[in-house]
Amino acid sequence: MENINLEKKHAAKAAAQLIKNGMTVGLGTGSTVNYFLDALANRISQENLKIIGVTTSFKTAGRAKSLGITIIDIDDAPMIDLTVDGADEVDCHMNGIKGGGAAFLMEKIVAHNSNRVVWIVDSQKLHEQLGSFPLPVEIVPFGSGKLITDFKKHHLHPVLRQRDGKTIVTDMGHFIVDLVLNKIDQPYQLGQYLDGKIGVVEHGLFLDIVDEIIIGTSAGVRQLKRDTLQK
Ligand SMILES: O=C(CO)[C@H](O)[C@H](O)COP(=O)(O)O
Repeated sequence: MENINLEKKHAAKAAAQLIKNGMTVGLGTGSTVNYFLDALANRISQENLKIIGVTTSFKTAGRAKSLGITIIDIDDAPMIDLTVDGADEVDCHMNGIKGGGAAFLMEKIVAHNSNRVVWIVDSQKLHEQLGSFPLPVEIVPFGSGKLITDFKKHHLHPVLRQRDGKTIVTDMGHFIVDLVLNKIDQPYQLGQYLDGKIGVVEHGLFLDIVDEIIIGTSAGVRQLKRDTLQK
């Protein structure tokens, strides 16, 4: 665990170095992003940077504000220069699964409105194929039982996300079901299927979205970049 946290810190620090004075920065959610927020806040105060943040969850907004990072609403940001976020699983095509922290709806909206998206991950997040991390799907509470039954019929193995016996409600007021698939052979097809389901608000497949992935190692970082990706 200590090693993983060190890897997360290395990736987060490297991402903080990408931030330039005057940028509007999308701030993801999760433990790796928390290290990034710390590193960013340090740079802002030490170098007197003018940075504006657009957040992807109430948790991140609270933490960013407590660190003195200026936050604005996404609709008040003419553009987001760069978004830094974590991920739960990443494959060799630079596709990923997000949503372990239940913030993927806002994260996807912020990513889609960003000029550049960078993920910061520890080395355990890299897998040959997506699916070992259960795929989160954000759904509307009304009729959620019907949708879950439908997912079961389609062998998608849905599990309604709960904590201490209570159904988790996202920042946007929805439920989450995690699809326990073990491996996803056709992520684009699955993404399209979920996009078309009534009652599904968003899913955690992030396909062709990230531009750069910074992977923390015990010694430093290594990077994957979309423009050098083998097709
Ligand atoms: O998608 C996410 C939240 O919705 C997070 O980015 C993902 O869960 C990674 O979290 P962590 O950095 O704590 O491993």
